[in-house]
Amino acid sequence: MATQELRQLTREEVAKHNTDEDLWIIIDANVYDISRFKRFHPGGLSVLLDPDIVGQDATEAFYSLHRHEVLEQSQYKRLKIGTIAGEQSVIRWRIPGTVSKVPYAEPTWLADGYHSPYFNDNHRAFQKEVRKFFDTVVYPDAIAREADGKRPSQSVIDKMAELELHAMRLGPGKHLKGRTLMGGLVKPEEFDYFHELIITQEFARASLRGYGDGLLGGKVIGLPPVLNFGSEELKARIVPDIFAGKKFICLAISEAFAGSDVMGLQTTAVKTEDGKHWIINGNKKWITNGTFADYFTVGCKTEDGFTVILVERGPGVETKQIKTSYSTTAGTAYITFDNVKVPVENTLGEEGGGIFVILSNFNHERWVMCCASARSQRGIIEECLKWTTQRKVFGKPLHSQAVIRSKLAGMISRAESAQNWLENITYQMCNMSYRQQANKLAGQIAFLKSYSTSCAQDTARDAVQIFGGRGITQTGMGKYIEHYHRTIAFDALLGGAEDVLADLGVRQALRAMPRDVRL
Ligand code: HEM
Repeated sequence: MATQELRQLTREEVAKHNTDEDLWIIIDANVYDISRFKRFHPGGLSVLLDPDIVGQDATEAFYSLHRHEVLEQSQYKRLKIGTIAGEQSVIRWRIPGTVSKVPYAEPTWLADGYHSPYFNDNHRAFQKEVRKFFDTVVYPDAIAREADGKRPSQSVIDKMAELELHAMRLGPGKHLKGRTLMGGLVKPEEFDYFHELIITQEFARASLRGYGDGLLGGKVIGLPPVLNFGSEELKARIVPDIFAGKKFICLAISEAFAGSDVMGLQTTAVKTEDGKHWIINGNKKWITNGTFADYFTVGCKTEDGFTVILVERGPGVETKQIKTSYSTTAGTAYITFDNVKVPVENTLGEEGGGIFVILSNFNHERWVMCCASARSQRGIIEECLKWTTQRKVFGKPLHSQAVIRSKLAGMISRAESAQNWLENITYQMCNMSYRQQANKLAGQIAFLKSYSTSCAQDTARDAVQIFGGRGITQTGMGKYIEHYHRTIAFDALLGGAEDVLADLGVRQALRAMPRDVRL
């Protein structure tokens, strides 16, 4: 029913519609006629016929069992027949582009009344636009694709291309030159790592993990080796279409036999007799976006050691979907290369110098993961704070239990510490050369990545305890908790496993130990 046809009713009038045949209820000052719907109600008929519900204000009962999105769905929206005269509905869910008022749901730099030394007015204006874009264009597609498992819609990829989001997701640099970023909101030379952090965090805010990676996560890790080590001819040929969202690229390193043990890889690249081509044979596993990629940045064993080569989809390249804990929208693939012929001009960096090509991107890649991890923890905190407030147990909100508050305390402290550390590292990145970053931040970023994903796993476990059975149910109140808990282990693996990264951090520190210090 269109808004103008809504009736103004009194609570007394609503109370008269209290029979099996004629059943109205009030939810947040809105009146719903559920006389016909009651037989189709997923929660059953009997709950709706309770004397405390029929003809009554069912707001509290409703919100202790349903997410607000239920009322936003078109098939349920039309059950609304009026509003209570002189009353206003007060419950808001997700207003596109706005900042959440739930404490700790936003990093402090965005929260009302707080200050930050890192974010300037341009970052703030940029954040608003990115959030608006995400809420209105990306989020609806994320929900739909998580449900049907298809890759992100081309219409979303195209709209991202119009704003140059594909290019911006690779961070500041030469590749932004001459581009109109976010409709001209930020100049290419002003774009810094805080702008990039904003993009990554806004995109991670949906907590829809498979879609997040499906939205060209493969490009974020697969394209930098081309930009940094590819020949000018190669770049001119493939990069424009990738930034325009017309072609897709992924990073293909890990293998069934070797995992990410780069030196143990078995995919081989052997030169043809005339030296003009590589012939590539082998397999790759767990390759994000591999199912729909046009280009593959492939780690190969060559005569001189390990070499990275750009392979184009063509004869001999086959990709198959792998079903992982998260949805197929990420396009995670098993890839086979059978006698694939690739021009030697597609070699990225030096022959035998592949390790350097791969390592050079690790810091940035891990930092991106830290941005996403810190932000998605906050999404879970928001869910838990809302749930523990609206869920009543023994006549009181769930948060009246000290054990629940203790879990919330842990979650909030972890998310705050991860974000604050992240902002500090980001500031260092903005002020260091690439070489300084490689030298001074590899350990810091490795620690932060390890810390963030370990925090995230604790938060996922606590959130399930707080949500109970709903935290393991794919629909309903706990659906984001279930999704987070199911997919979180992945974050602790990609870009370097948690323990390995913590150890890397210590080894970096030990390398920097001065020789002249003693106790
Ligand atoms: C406009 C009114 C209502 C609509 C459109 C509605 C719709 C729904 C939907 C879609 C579900 C499935 C939730 C999911 O799994 O995502 C559900 C479940 C349920 N509903 Fe309603 N409902 C309404 C009112 C009520 C009221 C007033 C009660 C009374 C207490 C109620 C009790 C329940 C219960 C007990 C469940 C099962 C919850 C669970 O499995 O955890 N519903 N309802």
